[in-house]
Amino acid sequence: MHMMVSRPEQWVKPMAVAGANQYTFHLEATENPGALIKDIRENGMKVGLAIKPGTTVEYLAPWANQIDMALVMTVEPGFGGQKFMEDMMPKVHWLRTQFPSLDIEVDGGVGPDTVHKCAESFEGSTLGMKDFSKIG
Ligand SMILES: O=C(CO)[C@H](O)[C@H](O)COP(=O)(O)O
Repeated sequence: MHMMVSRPEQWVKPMAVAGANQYTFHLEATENPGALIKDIRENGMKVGLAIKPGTTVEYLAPWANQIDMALVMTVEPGFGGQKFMEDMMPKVHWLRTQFPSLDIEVDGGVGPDTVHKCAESFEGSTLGMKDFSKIG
């Protein structure tokens, strides 16, 4: 489940009871990601962590070894049909390089015209820490 909601803490148990096997929340929506990750695990689900376009991977990185999947939003949360934000791909590159075994997803604007840009970014990357400041 991708929970694009405020106060994601309140839906952990209901989603587990409903049969969800993975709970993805937005880093921006909680003040205590560590406690939420723990709660999701204790409720028997995998953990996904999403970031909005305006959030750098710098904020996600400290949690990367505690989660099963990182989700890079390629549109602003709100509604479907928005334009794919190709400038989010460096985030995917960097995550793939730094955390090779981490599942990575993107969400928004993906279709026949943009999926190849995603595929390129998900491949192994030579982007290094020296390029970190370019990732927005
Ligand atoms: O809720 C969303 C964004 O708020 C959707 O997950 C996203 O926009 C997917 O829709 P589309 O494929 O049309 O971009």
